Amino acid sequence: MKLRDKLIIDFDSTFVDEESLDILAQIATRNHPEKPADVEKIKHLTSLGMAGEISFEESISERLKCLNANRKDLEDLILHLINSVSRSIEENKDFFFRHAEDIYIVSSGFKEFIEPVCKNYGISSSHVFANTFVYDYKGNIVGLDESNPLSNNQGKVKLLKSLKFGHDVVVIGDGITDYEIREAGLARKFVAYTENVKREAVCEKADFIAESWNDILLKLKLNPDFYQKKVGKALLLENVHHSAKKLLVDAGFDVELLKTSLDEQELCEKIKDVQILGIRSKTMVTAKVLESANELIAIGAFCIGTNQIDLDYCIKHGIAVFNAPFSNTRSVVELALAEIILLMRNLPDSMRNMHRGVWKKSADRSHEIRGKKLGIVGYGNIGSQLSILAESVGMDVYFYDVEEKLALGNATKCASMVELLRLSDVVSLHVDGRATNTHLIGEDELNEMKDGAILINLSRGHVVDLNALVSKIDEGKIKGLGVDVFPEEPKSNNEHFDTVLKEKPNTILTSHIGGSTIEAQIDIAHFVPQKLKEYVMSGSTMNNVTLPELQIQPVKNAHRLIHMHKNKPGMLADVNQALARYDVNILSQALKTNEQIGYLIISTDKNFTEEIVEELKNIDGTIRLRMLY
Ligand SMILES: NC(=O)c1ccc[n+]([C@@H]2O[C@H](COP(=O)([O-])OP(=O)(O)OC[C@H]3O[C@@H](n4cnc5c(N)ncnc54)[C@H](O)[C@@H]3O)[C@@H](O)[C@H]2O)c1
Ligand SMILES: O=C(O)CC[C@@H](O)C(=O)O
Repeated sequence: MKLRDKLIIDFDSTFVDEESLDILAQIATRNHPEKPADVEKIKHLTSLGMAGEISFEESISERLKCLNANRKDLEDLILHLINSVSRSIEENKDFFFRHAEDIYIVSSGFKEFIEPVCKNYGISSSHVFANTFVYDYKGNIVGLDESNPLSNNQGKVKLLKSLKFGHDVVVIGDGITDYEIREAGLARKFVAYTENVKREAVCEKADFIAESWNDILLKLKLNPDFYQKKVGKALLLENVHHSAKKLLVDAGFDVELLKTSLDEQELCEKIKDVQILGIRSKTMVTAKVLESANELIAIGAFCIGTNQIDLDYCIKHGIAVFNAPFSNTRSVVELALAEIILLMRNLPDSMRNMHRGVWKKSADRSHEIRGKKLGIVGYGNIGSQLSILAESVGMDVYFYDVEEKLALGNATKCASMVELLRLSDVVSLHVDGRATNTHLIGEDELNEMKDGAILINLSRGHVVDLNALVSKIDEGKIKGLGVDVFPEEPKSNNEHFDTVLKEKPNTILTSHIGGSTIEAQIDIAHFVPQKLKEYVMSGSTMNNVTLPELQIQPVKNAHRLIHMHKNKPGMLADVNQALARYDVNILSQALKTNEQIGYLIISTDKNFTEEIVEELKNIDGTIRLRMLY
């Protein structure tokens, strides 16, 4: 689909997040230390030029003089730049591929490194306008091709005049030379792009400021009609970080954000026309809820655990479930480590005494953690990180996992959980919330623990039998306890909370806040919406927990459809025969299966008519069909 405008995009600090010549100077210095570039001077000249404080010609010729780079250094630069594409541009790669014919890179930088980077976004070399270097016989960069209009002051203006694009042009960049195109009347808008650098002098002249590519899509209404048609309602519960809402709104979703969780009945009502549901650990997404969800295509768990969702139902009905497997792990590990120290020193009781006016200076029941044995049950993302941190403060680490795991650092693998329970001074639970882990730690397991041991559970509430635990605390068997997760948790901060562990000695009780740090929540609020957006827009299932994982490159000038089916013989043949009957040519096709489902992404040269869609839907074994564009 064609865009109304031609998009003229600057390269340095816009398409990529840095200034290429600054990086080239650093690379050249590293590669030829005997002839260092004056990196600081180059950076200074770049800023002066970008802000319009010196002319472009002066800025570029002075920078090239200090560069001391060679043709060979460009290879390192290209590798660096490929990994430095602005985050929101990378996230919208699909957009670039689909609209490459209306996208031009116009830069005062150099074709030698811009073309290889932009090629990965579907932008061909005929759409890249930039300078070229001049080299001496040894390959040293000694100047630039001065016959290129972009090597002069007002170079971008001269180039645009020669291209004769007319007035339907939007210029996007971070520098004054980008604005010059608009000033010369060769563009209808200038957008100051501030994702990487904000120059006040440039922003003042802009028609609007875009903090990211999503802002551009939104403000220029560039979202092609598939954004408007296919993207519907998103319901976010449990007070997920507000930046998640912004990301989804920018992607075109109509977002409702609620502070609390909803119970089954409330959710059944609310979810009817929702396409994307976002939850944390409290909302139970049962089969009954899912049956009411007529439009639901994906669920985002803004946390690690997905045991609150009926995953079997989602698999059978082709609903993608995404979570954030890493974002809050460090936060949980830090809390676990803090609790180990506090509980070893008997600090919960000391602190309570002080608040009550009781001064008790004593070393009684107070120990260092150095040299103590920490037993970690569940050596996954959290358990294994705790292993490293605990060891670095002098603990002896032991672990047990049902899966084969590599022992990190000097940790020792235990052959059974009982072995671990018998030897540990502190036992920290980090297993996942699968149903079979219910009461993993009950009376028998507690009996196996050392007398006076400490138990920490930051995993899931049902993992420990709390009644058995209370008896063992009362008997004096367990001398310290840290619990963050409970079998029953309130669904909002307004509800009362009660537990049998209340007022027990040397006990830290927290309200399921192991992963609740600002850092973790911001990271989750970016990670999960991004996955949801990619799934909705491009069909990518990477990092989801229900469907086979598949991601394919966008294809230019194509139509794309996803066919989810039961994993049984002959499905692919049936789909292809159906398409052949309608004379549809397949441009690319990718299939990934898991035990139950086949996930097929098809790109074709023809639009999918209602008849084709109907025929594909009627193929026996089809679970769900989703047309992307
Ligand atoms: N308190 C919080 O706020 C908070 C925050 C994040 C995660 N969590 C919870 O922490 C737990 C661990 O998270 P993670 O990201 O490390 O998960 P993970 O999936 O990476 O690791 C879990 C590990 O436990 C192992 N395991 C499962 N059952 C076991 C058993 N019976 N015995 C021994 N090993 C077993 C698995 O093989 C896996 O290696 C999860 O339950 C998660 O929901 C809690
Ligand atoms: O933040 C939450 O609600 C859950 C945190 C944690 O239990 C998780 O699964 O990531």
